[in-house]
Amino acid sequence: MALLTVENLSMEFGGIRAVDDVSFRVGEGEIYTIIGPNGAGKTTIFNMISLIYRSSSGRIWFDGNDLSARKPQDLTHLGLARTFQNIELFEHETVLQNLLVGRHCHSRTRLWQQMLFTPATRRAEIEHREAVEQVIDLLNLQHYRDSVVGNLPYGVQKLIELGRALCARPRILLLDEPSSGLNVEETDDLSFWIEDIRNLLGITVVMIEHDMRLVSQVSDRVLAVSNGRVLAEGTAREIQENPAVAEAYLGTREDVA
Ligand SMILES: Nc1ncnc2c1ncn2[C@@H]1O[C@H](COP(=O)(O)OP(=O)(O)OP(=O)(O)O)[C@@H](O)[C@H]1O
Repeated sequence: MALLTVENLSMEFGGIRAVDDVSFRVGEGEIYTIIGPNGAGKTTIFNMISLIYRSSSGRIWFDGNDLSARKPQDLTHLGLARTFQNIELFEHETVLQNLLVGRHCHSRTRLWQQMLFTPATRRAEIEHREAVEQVIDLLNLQHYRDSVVGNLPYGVQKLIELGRALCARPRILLLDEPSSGLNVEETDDLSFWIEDIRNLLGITVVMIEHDMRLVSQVSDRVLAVSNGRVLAEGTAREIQENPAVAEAYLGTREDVA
């Protein structure tokens, strides 16, 4: 059974169809990538999956749950986390503090327990620290642990945003253009992190990405969209060789090759 099922999803803004009857399924443990020219509707699809936008029509199922009946704040509990195209971190706080924010959804102790620092609070605190340390080790962030985020290079900040999403221990991770703003070397490193996230942590990854080298390196399957509609689905190679996909990119500054 698919972990994520998107069925006939559409979204209109002022009478314009940004997403038009899009369907796809992502299996547990897959790395699934959505590509398409600027304005194709990719981020709108992510915004509907993460319930930032309510779809005009269609259904989204995550692990057997119909997301139309859920609120955005339920998603982390269900096991869905995402990153954004633009970094959204607390830039005046340290890396450690930002990563601990990613554990917020797992805080089960009540205020009075926290104030009295009861054994339950202590256990929860240890659990949060362990989860954060695991992410720090995985992404090699030891060196930056106590650094203020705003002072760090962009590439490291992108990694911290990824780390914060991982701290929630999701089952599925949505990455919106993870390589944007990264140089070639950082993008190569990113491909290893994404594979580690799937292979070592068992997290399913759905990403929007423009860098076809990264897409080819990590994706099990690729969905190509243009003008809100699905053009093709297949392996990265099949998609790159698809004439309709090549045509959609013609006349744009982007290149699918
Ligand atoms: N909140 C909104 N209100 C009105 N129109 C919107 C809104 N969000 C997106 N759109 C429009 O929907 C279309 C799809 O936008 P979307 O951001 O999903 O594309 P995208 O494929 O993610 O593009 P990019 O690669 O440039 O990020 C665009 O024409 C965009 O202007």
